[in-house]
Amino acid sequence: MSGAALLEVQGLRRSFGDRAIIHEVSFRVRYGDILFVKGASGVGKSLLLRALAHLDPIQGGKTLLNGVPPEQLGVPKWRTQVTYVPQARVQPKGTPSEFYFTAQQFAAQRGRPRGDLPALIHELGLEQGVLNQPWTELSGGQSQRVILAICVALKPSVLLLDEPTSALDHESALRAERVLKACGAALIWVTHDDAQPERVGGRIITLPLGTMTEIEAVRSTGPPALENPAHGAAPDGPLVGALTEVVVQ
Ligand SMILES: Nc1ncnc2c1ncn2[C@@H]1O[C@H](COP(=O)(O)OP(=O)(O)OP(=O)(O)O)[C@@H](O)[C@H]1O
Repeated sequence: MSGAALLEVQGLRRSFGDRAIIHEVSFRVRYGDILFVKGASGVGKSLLLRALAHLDPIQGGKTLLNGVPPEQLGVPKWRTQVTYVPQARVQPKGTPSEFYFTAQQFAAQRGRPRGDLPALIHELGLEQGVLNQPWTELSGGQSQRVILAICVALKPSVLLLDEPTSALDHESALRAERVLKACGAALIWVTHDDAQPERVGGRIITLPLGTMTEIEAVRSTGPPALENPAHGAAPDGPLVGALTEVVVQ
């Protein structure tokens, strides 16, 4: 793979006590890249994404964003650029509009560019009203698409997608794939749907060994993998864990 790395992962290890889950995983992604993560249930796909967002401690290896480690950038800014979109249904307090407003108040999020949230909601096949309904009143599929729209609107450089279409019908999944492919962020995307990488294009890393497969036939036709000025090569503001932590709680 040529081009400057946006996110570089070197020899990442994740374990619980003496039980190693992720062994020495290494890869690089550039702006606009799509990397699918596959593997059997329980192999460590969610743990890998959480480790990349530095939501959990890692037991070895390095992660670099534009060549800068999280301890130098600061974890809140790291998470503003490398945002985890959780697999589980999220139910923060209040409504999605309130949640989006709160997320933008985090210090690491202030002054950053935003996407068009209402347009994203529409593209995902939702009514605008969902933004003002309590999370507790949304269906699993509505909730999954709203959180996806919010995370895309916050414009991270890398989206860590933990089965982002698992609660969606086929048509809604296709809409989500189109939105994600067009959003400009690099995507690291856990899926159990073998047809998804074929539709979307990109590369596949299969755990536990970390074997990489290039999908040539339907390679992503999105924008070239160049630095995206909208995201900023040297993030001045932000990305925060605050968002991800609110989501994950
Ligand atoms: N806090 C924890 N303590 C101990 N073991 C854990 C913890 N969290 C996860 N694990 C174990 O780590 C392994 C990987 O979990 P992970 O959730 O990453 O799997 P996964 O590949 O995403 O699975 P699925 O496809 O079912 O979502 C599992 O065996 C799980 O039991």
